Amino acid sequence: METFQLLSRGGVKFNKNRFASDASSSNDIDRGKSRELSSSQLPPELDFFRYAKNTSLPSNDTSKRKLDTQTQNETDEKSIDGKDSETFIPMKKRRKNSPEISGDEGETSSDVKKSKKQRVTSKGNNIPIPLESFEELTTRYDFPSRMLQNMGKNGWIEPTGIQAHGIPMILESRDLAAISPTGTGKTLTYLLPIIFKLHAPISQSIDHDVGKGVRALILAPTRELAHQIYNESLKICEGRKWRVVLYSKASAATLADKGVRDKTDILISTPLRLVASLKEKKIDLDNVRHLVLDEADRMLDTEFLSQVNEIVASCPHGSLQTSVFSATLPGSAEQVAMKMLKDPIRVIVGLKDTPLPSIRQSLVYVADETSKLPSLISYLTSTSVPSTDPAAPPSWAPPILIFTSTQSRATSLYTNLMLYNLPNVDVLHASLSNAQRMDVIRRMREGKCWILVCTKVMARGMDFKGIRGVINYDIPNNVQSYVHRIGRTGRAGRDGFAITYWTDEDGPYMKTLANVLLQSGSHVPEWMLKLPKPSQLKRRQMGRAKRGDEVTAASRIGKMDSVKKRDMILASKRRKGNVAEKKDGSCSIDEMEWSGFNT
Ligand SMILES: Nc1ncnc2c1ncn2[C@@H]1O[C@H](COP(=O)(O)OP(=O)(O)OP(=O)(O)O)[C@@H](O)[C@H]1O
Repeated sequence: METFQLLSRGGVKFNKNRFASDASSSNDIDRGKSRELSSSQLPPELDFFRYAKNTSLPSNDTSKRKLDTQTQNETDEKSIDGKDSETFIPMKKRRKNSPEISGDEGETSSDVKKSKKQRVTSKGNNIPIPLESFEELTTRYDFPSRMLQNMGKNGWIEPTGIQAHGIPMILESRDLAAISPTGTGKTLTYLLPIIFKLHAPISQSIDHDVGKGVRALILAPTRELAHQIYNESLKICEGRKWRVVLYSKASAATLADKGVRDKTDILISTPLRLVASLKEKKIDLDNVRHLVLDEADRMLDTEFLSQVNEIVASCPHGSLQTSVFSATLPGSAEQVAMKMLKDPIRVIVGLKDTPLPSIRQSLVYVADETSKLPSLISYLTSTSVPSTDPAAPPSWAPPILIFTSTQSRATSLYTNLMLYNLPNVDVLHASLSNAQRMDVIRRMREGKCWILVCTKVMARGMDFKGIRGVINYDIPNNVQSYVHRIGRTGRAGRDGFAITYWTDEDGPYMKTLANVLLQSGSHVPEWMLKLPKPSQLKRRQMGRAKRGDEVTAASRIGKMDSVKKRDMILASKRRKGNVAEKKDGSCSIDEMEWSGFNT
């Protein structure tokens, strides 16, 4: 009822006062001032950031959540207490004699001291001893103090689970398949040891066998993610003249010059652009000694596999060390990955293909397509106290991401949210120009975007620390996609929420999602768990229900009023020459100046 009232008014009012504090606290998060909470509030085995003492911990009521007691028992049985750091045993000796790792072969569930708390399963031969602290990088591996300083400057004080285990593996030149939940620091897990192993920028190396040309290659599925990895690498490299190149049209042209190419240390690219250059012989990868596939399951799916194979085949160096990283790695992708790796170690942090328990997940039934938009608008504009039902969504706070299944639906939803006067809304999908995409990312990082409507281009890897929540306007195509989408929130030890709208047509897949919620400690209504399990064939159709190209405008009268109002505002803005035309014909306005927001 409330929804219809809202919509028939021709737009909703946004409670600026209500969100003023949220906006400022969201900015605070970005500035690292987020609330400090005691780690005791989080069940220890779910505390992926237990090491990162200086980051805030989830404030969610995770303690109430279901714990995977079976997992806990398994961990307790398999984990072996580590040694005190005082009784340091040199690395090689430790590996042979250390009581910490049971056996050199087969599956060992090994953990560092104190980390009985966290399930980490490593499988492979001669598994290196995990780190207990980043200081061990100096004592065990002779890391330069500059690198440790750079880490400290960025607040990376203690290793996360995947870092404690994965960094020594790469440092000890092992091929690696690493699976660790979203937002647990996988990027640093490969960047840090690779940069260390490169020893010095190629332009300054005298004594080392450095060869000529790119020595480390990192592949990521999207430009945005490649850019983000590039930025992370600059943080580690600060203070030395490393040449790290983000492969783009412009840098590809520059690197076509062999003189420039020979002085490049690290290349970060999407597969498509690199393959194009390989074909034109504008780049060679003969000197690559470290290859990383980030978001490995995506990189090894049908869309990218042939390109990735071509790239791997173009890296012939005898001591090539390869690692694959992802938060999810289904069996089929894992098989492909394992074939690429030599004597690999497979390390899994937490439960495979499971979201972080610090993300409070809700599945919201909305009957049909036409009810989705009113439900969303009602949710985003509601000022009422949230339901006490633990399975119900909490009230929201910006910034949030809203995922749709297609670009046209993203654009249409964005337009609708604008029409309903929601402030600081933006849209991002793959058809926008590079500059437009970068502009949205910048606005997001600066806290100027409160609601970002997006497609899967934003689902993987993107790290905006302060994202409070994710809304799946359209359900994703599979569990992995669900895990990655909602993993944009609850990062680096923070909490978050995730809401998934589902219609009658989505019904057959809800049992699958309900199980994911249950596994990761979110509340699921009893009846949902009793739903029939979809067949494998059915599961492949998940998220593919026929939907309109546009999200349905729920109230024609309301919409007409809003359109009129929007046009008046835009006309006024245009007169002031203050409007930037966007590719899709809509306009990007500084919404804080938008009179609709101030009503
Ligand atoms: N040891 C650490 N202590 C504190 N923060 C850290 C640490 N390591 C990484 N981070 C921060 O955690 C955030 C998430 O890291 P990152 O993007 O590498 O996660 P991820 O595991 O790759 O996630 P995804 O699976 O979504 O790609 C980043 O902002 C990063 O700076």
